[in-house]
Amino acid sequence: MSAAGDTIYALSSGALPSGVAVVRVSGKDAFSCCRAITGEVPAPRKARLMRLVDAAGSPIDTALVLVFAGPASFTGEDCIEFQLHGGRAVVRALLDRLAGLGLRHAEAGEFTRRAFENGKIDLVEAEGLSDMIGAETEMQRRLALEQAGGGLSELYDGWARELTHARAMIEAELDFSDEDDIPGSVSATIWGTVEEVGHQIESHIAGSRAGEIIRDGYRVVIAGPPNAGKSSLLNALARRDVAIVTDVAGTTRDILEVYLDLDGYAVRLCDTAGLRESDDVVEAEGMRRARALLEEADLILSLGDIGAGQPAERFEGECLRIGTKADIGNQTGADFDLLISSRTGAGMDRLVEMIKARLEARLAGASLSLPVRDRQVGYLKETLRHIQAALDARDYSPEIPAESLRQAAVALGRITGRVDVEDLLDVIFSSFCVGK
Ligand SMILES: Nc1nc2c(ncn2[C@@H]2O[C@H](COP(=O)(O)OP(=O)(O)OP(=O)(O)O)[C@@H](O)[C@H]2O)c(=O)[nH]1
Ligand SMILES: [K+]
Ligand SMILES: [Mg+2]
Repeated sequence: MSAAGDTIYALSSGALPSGVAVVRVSGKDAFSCCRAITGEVPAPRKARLMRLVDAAGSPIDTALVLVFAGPASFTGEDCIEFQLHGGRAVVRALLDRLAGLGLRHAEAGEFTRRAFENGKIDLVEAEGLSDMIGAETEMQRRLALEQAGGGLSELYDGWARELTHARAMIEAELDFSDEDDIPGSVSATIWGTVEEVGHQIESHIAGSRAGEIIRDGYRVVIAGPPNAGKSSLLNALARRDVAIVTDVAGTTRDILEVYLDLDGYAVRLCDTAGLRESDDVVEAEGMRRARALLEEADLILSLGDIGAGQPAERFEGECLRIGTKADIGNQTGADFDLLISSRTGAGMDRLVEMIKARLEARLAGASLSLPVRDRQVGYLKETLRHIQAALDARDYSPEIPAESLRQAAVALGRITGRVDVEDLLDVIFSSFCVGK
């Protein structure tokens, strides 16, 4: 990232042309640049319609101008927002003007990074903002809002405070160990609190798969013998022709994936190669991939063609056994959870309901305060290791458990970025879009 002292600008709204475009400016020269373009700096936080002019004084556009005086702004610096007409040439003219005034175009995530560096938001909230912008389903939006709004950070800060308090008490006992005025029962209470924080972090970590399911999608894998109708089912659920369907057994070789929005939940639905004995190297590789994917599935839709008398295999883990081609098959005999026809649509609504029921059961009881990133989970596990080390050493010299508790709080602090995380910042903020 380039110098933080620069004044930066970027188009913060979406693709052009658009009805309105928002161009954002942040940094110490924001106000002087506003004066150069509009003639004056309007009162902060009051939208004002103003004429924007180029270097020669010719009009660029008439725009709503919004001023935020630092530190009461998103980035914590002086900021200007120009809401102008979203024509390509209009926006180009303003961006050229800003460059001409010596401002620098912002890098991806640079506004948010400044907000972080100026203490306006922490890292978890910044990651939540990134997820808000990426959210496509209702549940993704709610999860991201919980993070961006500070709900998750509050949880981590609360734990860090309790651990730091416990350490302070233990160190106090250490300092006054020659004296008699610190009662011994204090330490029993403290260790009870440390244990409790450990339990809470443990169950929080256990919710990480739920967080991933909401954020990245519930993985549903369609499996079964060749020609069972797997690709036909994928197409029917996706409502478009994603996969090739033919009556040739062994049509699908690669894994095909579609994203579905199932009543607000993101679902990643995968079609796989039919499972059978085969000497064909390509087909064999397809089946290898299919089996590997089945290991990672949250739910397997195991298909069997009822017309061909195929049973649906009982896979390990969450599995729905589905009889296909109900429009032509003899529907008796085999035991299935459900019969469907991709051709007529019979049973499809019921199937969607069943998938959703499994998904909701999987998430049952999960709050929206969930860790969603490996980074967060990694530090939580580290925190837990230090807590455990402190608990294991509680009966020994107080210096050792106190040091473990200090490390536990440091690990928690790295999640929110309150403790040195310099090396991480480029990685986190570069995943943002420009203008955010
Ligand atoms: N009548 C009827 N035919 C179906 C139905 N679903 C699939 N078929 C037919 O069954 C054949 C195989 O369908 P696919 O969807 O390609 O089956 P698959 O399981 O993906 O097959 P592979 O990729 O080769 O493993 C095609 O000729 C489809 O038209 C159905 O609900 N009713
Ligand atoms: K086929
Ligand atoms: Mg197929």
